[in-house]
Amino acid sequence: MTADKWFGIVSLFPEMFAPFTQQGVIGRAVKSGTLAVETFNPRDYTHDRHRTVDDRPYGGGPGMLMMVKPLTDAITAARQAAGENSKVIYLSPQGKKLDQAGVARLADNDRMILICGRYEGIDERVIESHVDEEVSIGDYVLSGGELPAMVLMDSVARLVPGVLGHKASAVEDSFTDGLLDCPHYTRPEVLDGRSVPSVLLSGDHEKIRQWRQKQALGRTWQRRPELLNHLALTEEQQRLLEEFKSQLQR
Ligand SMILES: Nc1nonc1C(=O)N[C@@H]1CC[C@H](O)C1
Repeated sequence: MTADKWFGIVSLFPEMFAPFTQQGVIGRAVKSGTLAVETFNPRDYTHDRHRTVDDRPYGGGPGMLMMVKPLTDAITAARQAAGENSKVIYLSPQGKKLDQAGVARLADNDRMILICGRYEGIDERVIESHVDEEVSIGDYVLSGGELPAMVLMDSVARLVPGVLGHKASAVEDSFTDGLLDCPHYTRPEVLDGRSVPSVLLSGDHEKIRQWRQKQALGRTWQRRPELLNHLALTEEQQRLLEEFKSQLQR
């Protein structure tokens, strides 16, 4: 396994990952060998005629759980494929909310196994025995853990050196510095009567940097003020934010 980052996906719907691993930034990284993705389908570890992968919950109630044995056999196969030092992550609404800081922390792991729940989820004892971390992508209920797994893979992969063509684009992404992103503009210069901010046409890179930082600070203050509570703003950032606020009052 020579890839910089290897993902082992435990999922009943591995075909959901084909478009994701064959297109765009991730597709190129897989093609170049920087990323490797292997899938492990619990259904391949069934032995009954109906290839059963779900089971009824103790205590009754609606819904089903993922059947334990095919799931744990698939997890075991993924761990064997990963070799040493793999991190096992279960995607679930009960997990720690994923944010950019969490993405950066997870990106330190070269080998991650992502367990994608279906139905009402998985037996708690499987979590206790096999899972290192439960991760949630948000407070809403999806039909499966596959989309959360792709969200995690995409956000982590973008931090892997060489995955993004132009390194700056990862640096300037939203949340990399804890702030929302500034507004962006491209051709034409006037669109529906709205012009591109003149500073962006000035060619003055320092003024442009300051304008972008001011917009990011101001937008964060307006839309997600709680994010500022976790940041120690530099003197320049404090000045730029005050300028943004005073310009609003004019
Ligand atoms: N939000 C989330 N962040 O990570 N995973 C989810 C999520 O809704 N998972 C589903 C819950 C039941 C089903 O098994 C899969």
